[in-house]
Amino acid sequence: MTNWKSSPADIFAAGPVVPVLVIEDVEKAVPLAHALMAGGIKVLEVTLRTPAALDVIKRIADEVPDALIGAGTVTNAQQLKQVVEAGAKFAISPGMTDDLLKAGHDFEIPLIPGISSTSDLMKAKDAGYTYLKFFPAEASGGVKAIKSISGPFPETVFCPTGGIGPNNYNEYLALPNVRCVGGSWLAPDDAIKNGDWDRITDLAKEAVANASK
Ligand SMILES: O=C(O)C(=O)C[C@H](O)[C@H](O)COP(=O)(O)O
Repeated sequence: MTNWKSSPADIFAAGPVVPVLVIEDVEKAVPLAHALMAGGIKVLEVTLRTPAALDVIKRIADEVPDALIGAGTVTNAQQLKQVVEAGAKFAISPGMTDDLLKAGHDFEIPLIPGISSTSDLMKAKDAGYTYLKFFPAEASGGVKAIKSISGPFPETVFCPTGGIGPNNYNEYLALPNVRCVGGSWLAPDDAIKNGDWDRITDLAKEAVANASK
């Protein structure tokens, strides 16, 4: 059904914390990836929220081969094609459209669609997707919502993002249907801008060391 060369299960298993990255300056890409990896993080999500994002993905894919570099904020088929060409190893979306779900099967990297309702979950499931982002997690019912969803949909597993940080990430990781969590707290904007790589490594180390999964 899909042409995927790796499985979303492997990506989720390589968590448990995934930094959601907004990078304006391509020169920051490689040092940032190294800083996060020095803190024990393997999976990175570079959001397509900046004009530099595709170049950032390409840089990291070329120069940091051990990183599981993914593209975030992938909202349509054209962006999916672009991130595949840039070298992304997976694509993740804050939501989904019929078009994106269909295109997700045509490329060799896994697509992780985003949902925040059971109706979307059912659409994604019918299209063959059971590894999903849950976004915006805190605003959509958080831990309680994901716990309830596990009743009728036990086979679906999540990477929640949105409003997750050091004070609540373990509540999510404690759920059996949550494999990893994502968030921007691991790489704050000011630390990236100032090249404060030690601070980012420390945040990553702390998150990895204290993760309950
Ligand atoms: O850009 C995307 O593709 C998204 O899906 C959204 C991000 O995952 C969240 O914005 C991260 O949320 P915070 O950790 O609360 O900053």
